[in-house]
Amino acid sequence: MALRPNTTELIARARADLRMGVPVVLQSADRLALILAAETLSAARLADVRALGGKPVLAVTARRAETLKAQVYDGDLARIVLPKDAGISWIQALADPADDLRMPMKGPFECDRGGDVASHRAAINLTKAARLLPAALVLELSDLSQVTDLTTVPLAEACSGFHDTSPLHSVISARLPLEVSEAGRLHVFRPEDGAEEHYAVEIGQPPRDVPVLSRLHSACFTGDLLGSLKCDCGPQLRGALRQMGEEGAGVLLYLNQEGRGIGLANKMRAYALQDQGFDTVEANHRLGFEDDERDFRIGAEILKTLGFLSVRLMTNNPKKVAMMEHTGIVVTERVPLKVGENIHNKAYLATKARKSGHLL
Ligand SMILES: Nc1nc2c(ncn2[C@@H]2O[C@H](COP(=O)(O)OP(=O)(O)OP(=O)(O)O)[C@@H](O)[C@H]2O)c(=O)[nH]1
Ligand SMILES: [Zn+2]
Repeated sequence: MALRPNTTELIARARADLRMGVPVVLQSADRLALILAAETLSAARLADVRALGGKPVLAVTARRAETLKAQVYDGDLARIVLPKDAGISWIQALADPADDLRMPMKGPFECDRGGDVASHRAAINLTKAARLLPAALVLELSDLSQVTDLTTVPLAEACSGFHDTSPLHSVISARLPLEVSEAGRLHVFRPEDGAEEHYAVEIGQPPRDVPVLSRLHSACFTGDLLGSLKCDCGPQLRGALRQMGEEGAGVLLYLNQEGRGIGLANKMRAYALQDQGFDTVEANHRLGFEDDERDFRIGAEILKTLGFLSVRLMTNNPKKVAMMEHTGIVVTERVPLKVGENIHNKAYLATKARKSGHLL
């Protein structure tokens, strides 16, 4: 039918619905599943789900299951069966580690085993893409007439790692004189899937046929804007731009992947856990995330769109270098960017070096 949304657009709708607490349907040839994000679940919607009958389960990542001591039978996720009397506070306490230390023993849990987990995996992927806690209520449906007017997404597409690989389109670029260089220019890129835009700051007019001084910077509202001392992002951002200004040429990609791709709300949840004594990696795991949920391919794609094929990359993160080379951008040099260490972020930087392979 003309004007009908395609799968990418349906997935964008699904993300928005989940953020609002609206259920979404995942559909394949032989299955139907209703999903809701645990974080935005309301008591009224939970009652509606219960009224449909069947056996709702809470899908959580294996990382979260490890903290909950829930049995993981499905590799990267666990399916916790909802007890008959479980309300939203029970569900949210499973999804959110804020009170784990106060109430350590939430189980024992009955976990599903065997059968198909594609809808559960897709549900978790969608909650991550919506920058919510990675936990979802999943109910198998017998037919679509049980629910009406819900966004319905083909399961196969919702399953694949879709959220950070959508094609990016250049929207506009304009001159932007900066403190570090009057010859600044800002380019805006927009992904087809309605997710967040990313930016490139070009300093001077770097020739396209020699390696360009370049930085892939992930958004950090707290560090970049507020001057937070918990990380080194602000000094790295300004240090990279300064060096580009001094050399007269460079390109800084500002990627909207706040909190290593988990979003600001989840990063603040991680900070609250860090105040309970967990380090940056443990905090991500307790929330149910991997240490780093970013997809750096976006950066490589923007560089290629701008015509760059080789870079002198300003980073201490060897994974950024490896990813660049993997996507065909030559890294002729890694330029260390060691600025902004202080008493508040010393342990954070040491953890990144010890656990995430950052170079000191
Ligand atoms: N989840 C989480 N994210 C954090 C924390 N501290 C900082 N961040 C985020 O981490 C990202 C830092 O990214 P970058 O500085 O680009 O990357 P990096 O991996 O440290 O590598 P280089 O700086 O290039 O050496 C930003 O998105 C921050 O918001 C934290 O404790 N937890
Ligand atoms: Zn930061």
